[in-house]
Amino acid sequence: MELSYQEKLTLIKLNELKKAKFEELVKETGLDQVAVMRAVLGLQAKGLAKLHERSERVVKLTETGKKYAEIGLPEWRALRLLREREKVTLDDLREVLSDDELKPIVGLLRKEGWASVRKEDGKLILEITEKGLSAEERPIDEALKLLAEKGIVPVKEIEKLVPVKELKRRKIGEEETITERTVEINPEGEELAPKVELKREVSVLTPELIKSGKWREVEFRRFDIKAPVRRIYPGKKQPYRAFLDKIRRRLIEMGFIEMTIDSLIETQFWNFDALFQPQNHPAREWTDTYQLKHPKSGFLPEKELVERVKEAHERGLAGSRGWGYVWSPERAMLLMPRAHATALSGRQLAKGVEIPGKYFTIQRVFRPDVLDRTHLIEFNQIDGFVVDESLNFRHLLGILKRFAVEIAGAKKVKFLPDYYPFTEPSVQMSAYHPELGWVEFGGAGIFREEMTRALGIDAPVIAWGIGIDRLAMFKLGIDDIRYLFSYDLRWLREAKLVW
Ligand SMILES: N[C@@H](Cc1ccccc1)C(=O)O
Repeated sequence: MELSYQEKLTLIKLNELKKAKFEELVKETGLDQVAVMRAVLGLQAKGLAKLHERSERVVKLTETGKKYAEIGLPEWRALRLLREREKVTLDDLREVLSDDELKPIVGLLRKEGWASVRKEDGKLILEITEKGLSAEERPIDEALKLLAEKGIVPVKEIEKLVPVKELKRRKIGEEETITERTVEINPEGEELAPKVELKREVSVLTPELIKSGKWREVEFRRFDIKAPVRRIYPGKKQPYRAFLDKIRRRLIEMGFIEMTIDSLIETQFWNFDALFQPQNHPAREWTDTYQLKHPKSGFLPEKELVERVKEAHERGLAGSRGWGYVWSPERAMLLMPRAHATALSGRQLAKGVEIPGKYFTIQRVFRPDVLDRTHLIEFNQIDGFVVDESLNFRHLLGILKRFAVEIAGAKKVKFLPDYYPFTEPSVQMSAYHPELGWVEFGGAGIFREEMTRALGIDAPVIAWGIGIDRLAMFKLGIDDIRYLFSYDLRWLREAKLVW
């Protein structure tokens, strides 16, 4: 018969005791309660011991009861004062009683016959009686003493003195069910106990055990992987964070280089101007972006770059006529919370890129909107670009399709013509999701030469921006986008990222 270490130990102790209260067995084995219970149940299943359970109704003191046990019941406190003064008013009793004890006191003293009550000048006067003078311990006093002494007393025993109902009515005691467990050894157990060999049990095989050869002497603990255990909630990544990290990994595995930046604040220069978005473009007004109040302005990059961007806007580059206005550096210096991740693509192109090269970034971006279950004013975008001498529009569509399939698990992809100031041609992409239907996924295009040339790049750059929050909602099984940032502990614990 296969016995665990705990079962062996429990059996040996039980053989010494033959029959024991469960708590006693816990003390004797030195194991914790859960372990002993498991061992006892194990021994019982193997026919070596028997567990008896008996529930019993018991009474214990309430907080009020504990107080009375210490300072005496209200009627006794009142009687003591009466014995001293013979005659008291209700007001006098305030010396020894609290407000809520005062109310029922007349009734209590009368019921015991300890005092007589009369009215004098509109005041209640209590006077001690013969019975009050000779009053002795009553059953209820005995019950209170017993409870104070023992902590818990079976209902049966208390009822020999007073009805439990009475204790409950006076808020002295309360009733409870306790289960008493006794464990008894079976003849089969008695026979086996002297034969069991209690070896040291280990649950981890260490290098020391192997080197010293001690592994030969110990017993390895068997784990019952099906045993029910309490649920634990170890620290883990916030679900939305886990989702974003997963996408980051995917892209890195696909050979993309990550673009990062510390600040969420951007100059309009990088958010708009460097992307050839004209300064009078409607998306630059307050309705579509936030602006920083303090400080209002930041710094422009090196002069040469600024000059080239200004040139592109005013007169055009690469055969373009530009926007044909006077470009304002002050306007470009204004600070704002980044409104799209494409700002980082611009920065990277200006810094210089490997050709061929593939880049991506995951950024928190901000746009004014009315909050509801599908709209947040801050959300996340993945932007990226591929730069290579031989790239064309078909490559862009191919890459986007692969993204939609790999990242979103889309079955079908749809492209529609679109417009962005910084791409030409531009497309809008939708992915078909079995459960969500057609989901707008993001925008893409080939960066305009007015932009790439001004930033110093001579090769075609295909670029895209993807909103990933709706996808996150789907992967996390939520239908309210605000949950992505929820404090709801239950959700944080249980949310599952289905990939
Ligand atoms: N930045 C655009 C998306 C985009 C990125 C790159 C190229 C084209 C479009 C947006 O926020 O919607």
